[in-house]
Amino acid sequence: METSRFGFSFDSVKITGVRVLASHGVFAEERERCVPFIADVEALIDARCAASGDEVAKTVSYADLADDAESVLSSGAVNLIETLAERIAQKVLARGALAVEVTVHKPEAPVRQEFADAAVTIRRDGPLLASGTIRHVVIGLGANLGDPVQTLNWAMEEIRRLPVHVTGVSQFVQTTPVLAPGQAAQPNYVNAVLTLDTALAPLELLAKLQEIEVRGGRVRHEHWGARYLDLDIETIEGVRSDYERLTLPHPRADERLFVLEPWAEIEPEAYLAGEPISELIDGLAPAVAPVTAPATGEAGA
Ligand SMILES: Nc1ncnc2c1ncn2[C@@H]1O[C@H](COP(=O)(O)OP(=O)(O)OP(=O)(O)O)[C@@H](O)[C@H]1O
Ligand SMILES: Nc1nc2c(c(=O)[nH]1)N=C(CO)CN2
Repeated sequence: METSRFGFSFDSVKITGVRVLASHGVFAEERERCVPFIADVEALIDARCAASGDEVAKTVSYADLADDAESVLSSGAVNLIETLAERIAQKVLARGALAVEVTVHKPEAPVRQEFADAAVTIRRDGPLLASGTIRHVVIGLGANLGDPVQTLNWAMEEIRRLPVHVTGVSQFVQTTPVLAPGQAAQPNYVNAVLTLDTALAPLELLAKLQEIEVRGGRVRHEHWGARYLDLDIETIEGVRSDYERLTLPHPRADERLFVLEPWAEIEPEAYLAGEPISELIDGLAPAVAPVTAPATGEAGA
């Protein structure tokens, strides 16, 4: 699979030759006897994330692929091997695979000629790789080095050049840095939120935003370190993800006034993971350093 457009290459885990005797088939006589059905299943994953912590929970186990293939092949008879392949693919995607390829073989298919195998192969993308559906996206922008107002204006222009339709831009606000315990003081941030609609696949949008961050001077050295530009995807409509490279909604969006307040300015009725953002803001206000002042030079909608 062509994955360079996502800024990193994917890995895969696979199991081949999972064999079950069953009676799937279009013809009535096929329902009266069992023949072998064999599945090969390959799941696209990010092995780096799993390998760095040596954690099976961060990958898809080949044993799970075998279970999914076996359970579909051995349950109620269906007409088509396409149906079997589709059902296996959907089970594997539900385990968090980025994409999946499934081949179902039926080497004893009712074919008059001498033949070696009959098979169907399908490929299906999971939600992070699926493009073509227009989704609403909320992006948080921040900067506290250089000329943050100029950088955020520049970044918004760069975002507008992507295949996206920008639907809203908040005021720029100056905010007190939210720091990790013990972290050295930093200059104030300028934050803003931009909303857009796009048919880009979520991981493709992330790659394009990271490329803008790099061109905007972003260097990753310290967790929550001062930065020339930070672009976070806060939510993508209809997509939830635990994947380390793109967690959705952003795991800290619900506790960040510097995200929620500018967002509420342009979409006061919005929800984040089922919660009205207005209520999240009310819950946070006493505990979190407030937005301090509007920053000049806001982009405007
Ligand atoms: N929703 C998301 N938006 C942007 N990046 C994300 C998201 N989920 C996971 N990431 C990953 O987070 C990694 C670290 O991002 P970054 O360096 O911007 O973190 P940070 O700004 O220091 O902290 P924070 O994520 O709390 O804002 C990136 O490599 C990116 O792949
Ligand atoms: N006020 C404010 N504080 C932060 C911000 C930010 O954008 N604004 N970003 C951080 C890491 O992304 C950490 N702390």
